[in-house]
Amino acid sequence: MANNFENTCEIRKTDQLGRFLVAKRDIKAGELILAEDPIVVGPYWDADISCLGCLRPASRTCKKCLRAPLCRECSRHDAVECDFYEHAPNLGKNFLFDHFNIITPIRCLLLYRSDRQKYDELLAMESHCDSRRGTEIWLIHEQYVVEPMLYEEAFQQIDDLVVTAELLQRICGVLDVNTFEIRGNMDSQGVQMNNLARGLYPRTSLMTHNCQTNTLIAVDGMSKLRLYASIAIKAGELLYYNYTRVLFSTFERQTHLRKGKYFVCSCARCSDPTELGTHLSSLKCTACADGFSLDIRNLEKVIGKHSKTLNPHHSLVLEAKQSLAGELRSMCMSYDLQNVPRQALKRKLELCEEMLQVLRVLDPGISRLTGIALYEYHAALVDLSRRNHDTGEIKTPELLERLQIAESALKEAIGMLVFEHPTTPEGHLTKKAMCELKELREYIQKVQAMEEDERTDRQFRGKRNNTGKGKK
Ligand SMILES: C[S@@+](CC[C@H](N)C(=O)[O-])C[C@H]1O[C@@H](n2cnc3c(N)ncnc32)[C@H](O)[C@@H]1O
Repeated sequence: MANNFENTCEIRKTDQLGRFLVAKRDIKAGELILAEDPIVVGPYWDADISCLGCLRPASRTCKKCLRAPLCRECSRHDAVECDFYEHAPNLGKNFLFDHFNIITPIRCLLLYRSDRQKYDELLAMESHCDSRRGTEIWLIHEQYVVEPMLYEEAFQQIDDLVVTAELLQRICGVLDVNTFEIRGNMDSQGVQMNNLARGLYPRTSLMTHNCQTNTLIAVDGMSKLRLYASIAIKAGELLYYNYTRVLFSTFERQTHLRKGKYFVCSCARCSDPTELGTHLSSLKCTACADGFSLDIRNLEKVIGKHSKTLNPHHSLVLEAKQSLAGELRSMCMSYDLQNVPRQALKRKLELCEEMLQVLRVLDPGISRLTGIALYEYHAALVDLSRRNHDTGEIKTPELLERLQIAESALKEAIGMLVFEHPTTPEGHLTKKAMCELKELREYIQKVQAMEEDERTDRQFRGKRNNTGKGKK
């Protein structure tokens, strides 16, 4: 199930962290640490009703079990699941449509029937039931999973397993604490074909959280997860994965981890008010261009009133800038290149530069976000430089220099995105980037030839002028 695992890492345990993964030997950046299939895949909490075969929007019901939602293309879903619903006593035909949130918990329970080892692995995963008991999330699961299920005869027992409220809450806890996002496949036009799903990967989920990760996770369209080292990892070092978002502020990360994963992070980034010098949570200092730390808890209140006082790299400002970069990108794509407003290209370039400055510190090594930012940076630099050259604002040697910078950014982007599976959005981007690298190299050759011609021309004119002067 989990290949490469025994060769690269081992499981350890402490009271503070529970179980965690440690590198067994030195691992190089970009090396595959493990590949793993999920033991359960299912829709996210509160997902739209989707096909149990492929998770695309559902439009009909399975002809065999007469209960499972399916899409037009799928004629079946998992055989154990189908058989279970087919023989579920007194279960209403619309039950799964009305209570779609129970789909993934039931898939977990059905492991008891289909694969006892996987079921035991699932129950060994952290659920934090004691911390969750009686909280808002517990009550929500009580209302939308436990009560509807236990009211129905069909779910009260699976073979000799008596299903209790405590067991269902435990499964909901395991799902909340341990699942990884699985993005759908893309079609040939790059459009996402199915809804987001979540999957349980027992080995990978053992990784400890750190706000600066040393691994990269790539999940392909068949839900297989591959874990790579994003930087060199020494034997004995912990394997880390960032459970939150890189560009969240300390306040947002800490809140997410405390409320959703039930621990307080004390990593180097969280312990440093400047967030490793990036000032992602800082107000703007009135005395210097840097920033100063503040009571992060009060930050949200301050933001509304003082948005002009936030550090330019503050996470909220960066988030807005990231959205702006996305908007500019769509705008640039909707125009013919020669008509794209120059201001848009300049702004996009600036935003990418800022984003890269922060990402290099907070997500060092091989990083999906850095790869995408590098790609966008190269695209803006090529387009803007071409325009500047066409209008005579820059000369050919400067164009050449900028194109060479863009080429190395694009090469670096490909080096980071090459880990992404071809069916994912980043996989599509990698393919596009590879074609564009070829085109860019051809363009650079043309510009080199143009520069050569211009130089010869200048020399020729210089000689002619000199000769002319001599004659005079
Ligand atoms: C996905 S599980 C990781 C595996 C888990 N340690 C186990 O024994 O099954 C996530 C849980 O591990 C613990 N954990 C992970 N990273 C941690 C960290 N940096 N500090 C403290 N606890 C951490 C927390 O209890 C968290 O909810």
